[in-house]
Amino acid sequence: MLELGDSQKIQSDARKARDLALDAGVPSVPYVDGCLEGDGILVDAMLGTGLGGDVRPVYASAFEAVNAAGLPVLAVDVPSGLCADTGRILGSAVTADITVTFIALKRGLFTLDGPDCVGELEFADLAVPDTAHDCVAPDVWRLDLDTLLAELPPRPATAHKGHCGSVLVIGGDEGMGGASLMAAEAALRCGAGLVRLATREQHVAAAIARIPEIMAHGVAGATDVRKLIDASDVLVVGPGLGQSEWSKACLQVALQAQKPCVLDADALNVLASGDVQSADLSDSVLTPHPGEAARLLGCAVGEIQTDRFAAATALTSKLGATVVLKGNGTLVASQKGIGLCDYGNPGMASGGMGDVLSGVLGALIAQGLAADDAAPLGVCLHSAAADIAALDGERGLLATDLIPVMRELLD
Ligand SMILES: NC(=O)C1=CN([C@@H]2O[C@H](COP(=O)(O)OP(=O)(O)OC[C@H]3O[C@@H](n4cnc5c(N)ncnc54)[C@H](OP(=O)(O)O)[C@@H]3O)[C@@H](O)[C@H]2O)[C@@H](O)CC1
Ligand SMILES: Nc1ncnc2c1ncn2[C@@H]1O[C@H](COP(=O)(O)OP(=O)(O)O)[C@@H](O)[C@H]1O
Repeated sequence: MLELGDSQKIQSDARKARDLALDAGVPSVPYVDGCLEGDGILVDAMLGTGLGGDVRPVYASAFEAVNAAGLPVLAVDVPSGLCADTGRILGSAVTADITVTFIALKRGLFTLDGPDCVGELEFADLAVPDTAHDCVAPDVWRLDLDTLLAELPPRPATAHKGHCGSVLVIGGDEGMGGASLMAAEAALRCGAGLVRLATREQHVAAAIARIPEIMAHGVAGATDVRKLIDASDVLVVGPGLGQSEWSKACLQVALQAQKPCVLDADALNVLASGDVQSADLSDSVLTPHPGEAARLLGCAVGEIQTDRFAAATALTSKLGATVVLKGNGTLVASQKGIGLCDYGNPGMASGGMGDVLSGVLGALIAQGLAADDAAPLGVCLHSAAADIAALDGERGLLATDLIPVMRELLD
């Protein structure tokens, strides 16, 4: 046992554990620089859930030594330096190969920096009886794809396209026609009965050439879009929408329609700018990445990432919508609480991934799911598909690679 810091200051359970180790004959020596040379495994039991504020330099240098030792590292409960509540590294943290967490899963293990520090996660209940959990309600739910998929009703044999809902994707300003097309393709492949696309005229021919099942319309402004909105059940607004006068006119008419919306990308940026009048969004899903979330809350990206759970809650309260705060450990916040998706991988860090997600969500709402049910299912479906598609490699994963996998998972 290598002791770091002042052993006289160790209290409560940590003191008991130390005393047990000493009573069992475990030799104890002070931690000094260079003492980690040798074989074996390192067990990181330095700091835990009580950590508040950035770690002190003496700890930070020990963490760096642990990470540089080239030995397998097992962290107990939480890797030292990781905030168990937010998933943020508090200045410096241990990068474990395995983390054994005790009694309950901590939400910070699953989002932001958490997965990089945790390595393989094991759970040990320490034989705490279930009744002990009855008086502590979880504040975040870990989302499970199979459970969520079971909530999607099977199609009756008599189904026709009118039963499966119609989606209108609005987006694709100059230079970004691909974004709206990917959203439309994902909506169709995830089961929407009909998909229309309202985009710039110059993208129409390419859209029809790629997917003739999509009804692609070139729209000059609000009047053209309104006709398409009237014929649709769900609106997906934002992929490649841009922030031009055309973009603002399209978004404004969509918001006025009071239909369930999925608002993504530039729809969120325009909404944040205050250049359009907002509407009742209680049946809608907003899908900001941290940059868009920062614009919506009028703060810096760093503030969003400092506490993603608080940011997701603030967004859903401010906007009155179901909110998907994207990124590693995506959060889904609604009046039902916060769901956490721990599927997904860094291969998803490529342009178009969010555009595809918006189409998936549109399709699920079109098929009858409420916004706050569609969002957790859509997020898990999208990220689980990315994990399967990444079995061929994370680098070079394309957003459209997810589409056939999602179709298989849905059926
Ligand atoms: N084929 C096409 O047509 C495509 C078209 N597309 C369309 O392009 C339009 C612009 O959308 P966009 O998301 O690229 O720009 P934007 O909102 O300025 O975001 C960047 C800012 O956000 C931040 N940030 C982002 N992610 C973060 C994270 N995980 N974690 C933390 N921060 C994160 C990032 O911060 P940074 O880290 O760089 O400081 C930066 O500030 C949009 O309409 C979209 O549909 C694209 O979809 C691509 C394919
Ligand atoms: N490192 C990562 N781990 C897990 N999911 C990720 C990671 N990077 C990106 N994603 C996911 O990929 C998608 C990216 O969306 P977004 O940033 O809006 O992309 P785009 O604007 O290019 O369509 C989101 O669903 C996000 O959660």
